[in-house]
Amino acid sequence: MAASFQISGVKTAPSHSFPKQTSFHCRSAFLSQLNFGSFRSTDSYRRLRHCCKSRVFKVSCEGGNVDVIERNEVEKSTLGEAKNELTCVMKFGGSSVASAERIREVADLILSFPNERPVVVLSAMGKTTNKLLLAGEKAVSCGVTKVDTIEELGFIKELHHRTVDELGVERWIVDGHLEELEQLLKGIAMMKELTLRTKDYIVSFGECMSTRIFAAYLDKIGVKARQYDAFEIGFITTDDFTNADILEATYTAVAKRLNDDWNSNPAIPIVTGFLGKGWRSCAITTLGRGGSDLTATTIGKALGLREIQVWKDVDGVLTCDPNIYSGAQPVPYLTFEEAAELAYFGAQVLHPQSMRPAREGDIPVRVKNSYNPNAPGTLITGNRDMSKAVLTSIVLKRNVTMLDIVSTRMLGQFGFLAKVFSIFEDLGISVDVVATSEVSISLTLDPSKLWSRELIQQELDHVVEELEKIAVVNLLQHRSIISLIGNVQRSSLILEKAFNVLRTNGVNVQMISQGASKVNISLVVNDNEAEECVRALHSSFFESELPGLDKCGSAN
Ligand SMILES: Nc1ncnc2c1ncn2[C@@H]1O[C@H](COP(=O)(O)OP(=O)(O)O)[C@@H](O)[C@H]1O
Ligand SMILES: N[C@@H](CC(=O)OP(=O)(O)O)C(=O)O
Repeated sequence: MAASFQISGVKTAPSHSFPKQTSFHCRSAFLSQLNFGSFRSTDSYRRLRHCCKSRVFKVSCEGGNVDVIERNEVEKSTLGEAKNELTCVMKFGGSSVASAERIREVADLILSFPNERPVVVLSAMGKTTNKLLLAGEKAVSCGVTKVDTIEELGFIKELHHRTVDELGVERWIVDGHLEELEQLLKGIAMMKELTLRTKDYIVSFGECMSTRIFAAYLDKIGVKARQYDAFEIGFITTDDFTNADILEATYTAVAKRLNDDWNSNPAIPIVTGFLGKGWRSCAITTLGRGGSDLTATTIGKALGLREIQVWKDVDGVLTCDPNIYSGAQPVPYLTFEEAAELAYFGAQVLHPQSMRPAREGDIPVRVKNSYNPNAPGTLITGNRDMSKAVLTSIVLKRNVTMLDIVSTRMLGQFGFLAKVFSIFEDLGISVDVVATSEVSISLTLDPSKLWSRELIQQELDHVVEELEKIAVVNLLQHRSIISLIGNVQRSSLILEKAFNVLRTNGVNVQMISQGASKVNISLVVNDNEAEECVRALHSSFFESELPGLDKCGSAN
């Protein structure tokens, strides 16, 4: 039964906040929190729209007025109950929780948003994951009696003990894990073997400890928190150790567990990033380096939250890697597609798969700087105004292998292409950039997913051996892919400028691909020329006012 009514005290929002006339349905939880006076930005409007997915209330905005005009058969009492729903994900990477001081600052930062009820996702402290992997590698050859002398083990113990001491929480919070870690390293020393499965088990200690410390600290300062190991609450993955994919069942399982716990006894959930549980093996898996971003977006989609925040040590996604050029500037807006390409083609700032759940759930992702929370950061959404956009960011992927494959004409044209790609499929090797002619294919292979260098060489030898049955193969190593992320609708302008820069710098482009992507043009150059190219391109696209472009790489 629909009934019309108005909420008392509704303030008139400025008309630019809303389209002239629109109406949509809004769920009770959100309605109960409506603060109409605050809808001053398109961002608030987006939030409102996002919360309108489950059809309970109909809200009408006309000429800037916001009226609730229809009410379905929902008990008033549910408004109060739902008020406490979780609102967003806040993910903090290793750089944000590297020390006791940082952990305190992150806790303060979370509490500085009193209207948020976040799910917090944490990575391991600082460089703990790298240290754990090194410790594992050393254990293989050091002998059981020498395990306690492994430098990285000492470092990890010292870091975690110092952190709990400085935060004033009990040492037992981490002692069990530190003891188990040492036992595990002894086991590796005994077996003289470090499998991918064991690597995942070793690195899991990092996130398991950082989340326990953080939850204990929140409890200590009087904020109710509950620690979760992702592999215990429904993060189900493939059994591809070190690079597992999240399976669909995860979404409902994680939503149920977090919502049930929250509804029965609210406490801020503190979840381990990066980790999952293999669906067949039931062993701990990891989602690939930097995988906590993916944990965060998976939770965001599972719970249908308003926003996913990933807090880093930079002011958002930048125009290029700041380690290559320190003058890189923050990019204010990106689409999911741009962010995914950027991550896939090597920008370390986001995990390559992390945009998928956010895009599927249409949940905005905000990249922020935990060292500089006032900086606006980068907002990643489904769409943005591309009318002025030309170039958004320049990304470099180093140490890429390129293959030139020329048909020996044993197969027809179709048979040739099909055969070449079936070889890659059979060997499970992913191809990045491709350019083809009738009888030849140039392509690049991405070795970064493999953790062991020896394996890469072995696999390459195997690929070449198979391809040589049907083609002449030229293997070119030490190449880099420079990806120009932006508005490919303006490819002529981008290419004209890019080739101008490259010619001036005497660089020969060995392959170019615009491909199906609407946002990426890839150029392959030699590794040793690549960084200089990125700096020169950055200067040309983002720092000089050339005809057709303003300073930010936008068309004028
Ligand atoms: N285009 C880029 N924009 C921002 N940061 C980038 C970019 N390319 C590389 N980076 C690097 O990514 C780092 C942030 O990612 P990451 O180390 O995974 O953060 P965290 O561990 O905090 O999650 C930055 O410190 C920066 O050095
Ligand atoms: N600790 C893991 C997972 C992760 O996401 O880390 P970070 O958020 O610091 O990139 C890694 O180092 O890969």
